[in-house]
Amino acid sequence: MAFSYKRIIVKIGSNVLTKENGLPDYSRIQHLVEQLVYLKKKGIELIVVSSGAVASGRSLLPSVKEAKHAVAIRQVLSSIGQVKLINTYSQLFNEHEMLCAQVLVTKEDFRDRVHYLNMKNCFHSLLQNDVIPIVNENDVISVTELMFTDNDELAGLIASMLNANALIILSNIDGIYNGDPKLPDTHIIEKVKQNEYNFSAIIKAEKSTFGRGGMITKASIAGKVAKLGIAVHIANGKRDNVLKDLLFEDLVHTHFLPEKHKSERKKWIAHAEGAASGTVQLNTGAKEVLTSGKVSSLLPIGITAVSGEFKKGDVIKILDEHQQTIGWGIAQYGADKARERMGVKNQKPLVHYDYLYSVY
Ligand SMILES: Nc1ncnc2c1ncn2[C@@H]1O[C@H](COP(=O)(O)OP(=O)(O)O)[C@@H](O)[C@H]1O
Ligand SMILES: N[C@@H](CCC(=O)OP(=O)(O)O)C(=O)O
Repeated sequence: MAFSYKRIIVKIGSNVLTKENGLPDYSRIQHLVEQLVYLKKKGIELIVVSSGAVASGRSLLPSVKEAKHAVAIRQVLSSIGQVKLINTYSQLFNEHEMLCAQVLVTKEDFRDRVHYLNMKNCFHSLLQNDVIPIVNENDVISVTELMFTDNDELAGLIASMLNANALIILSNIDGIYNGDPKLPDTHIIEKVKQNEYNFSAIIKAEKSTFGRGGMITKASIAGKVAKLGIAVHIANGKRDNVLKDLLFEDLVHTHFLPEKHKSERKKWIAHAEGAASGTVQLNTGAKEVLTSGKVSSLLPIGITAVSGEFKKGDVIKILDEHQQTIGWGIAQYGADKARERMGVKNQKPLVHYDYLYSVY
């Protein structure tokens, strides 16, 4: 099957770029760059999210002093490794007379609307200038709770931010299997519609040797991104010609079918959960309305509790009566007014539909 995408995000996992001994696999990187160049020449706009800094660092400093904290080791390896990684990309793209750029980001940059817009403008300018952005997490700054779950999460955020047509996640496996990939009777799930599978039951909670999040995060990010109207493909980056075959020929892999396209504002809100400064709890009736798929705003009449302090314009989390997340959205007024109006009829919506994201 051929896909005609205008703008794609290609996420390359650590395992794709490393050999079994953990050292960088230059011929693989070279082969991927050749395919990216081919796609670029076909007029596709590309943004690459590449892991591999820590693995590259290990090749430079194999006997890294085992400092007390694993965090410090990761900081040392990623900071020296990122230089090598981006130089490798830069040299390889140069051979084809193409420029790439390094963009290092943290989770905080997606929470803050100003940082978010700065980043977005920069990506647009790079694309306008035919430069290929190579994105990675800023591993020196991002430690413990400030970290992305993994670069799949980062790639999903970039895909939403840049209104990409598709996100291609390259791992060291052909796609998502319907059970343990090592068992002979399992096979790749080729097409996934929204909420069709319970992936946490299907996927073994195991990661490849050098990966961070594992396949469960990939499946959950893929579902979320597809819900926003962006196609997601999970394929094997270790296969020769994977990108060309996926886009222009037939390749067995997992394809999350995109839902109806969502507005840019909704896309930002969809990933803003971590920025929530307060929560509201709803009664069953309000939950039913908000999860029905119909266009409806969150009215104070259905609110049973308001916690935390938030102002107009802040992101708030919306829970049901069992504390399960319904979604999140931007408050049209602050927590004090929300408390006053809670349970009262004929009040202005606390969250307007255009600023509301439901996980259902
Ligand atoms: N049902 C499944 N289908 C596919 N892969 C699975 C499944 N269950 C567990 N996995 C594991 O998930 C790994 C890929 O995730 P991860 O380690 O995060 O890779 P990456 O470094 O590419 O991000 C695979 O190598 C595989 O061992
Ligand atoms: N920022 C890290 C990548 C961490 C990560 O998410 O790796 P992976 O699960 O292989 O995509 C690095 O460059 O080593």
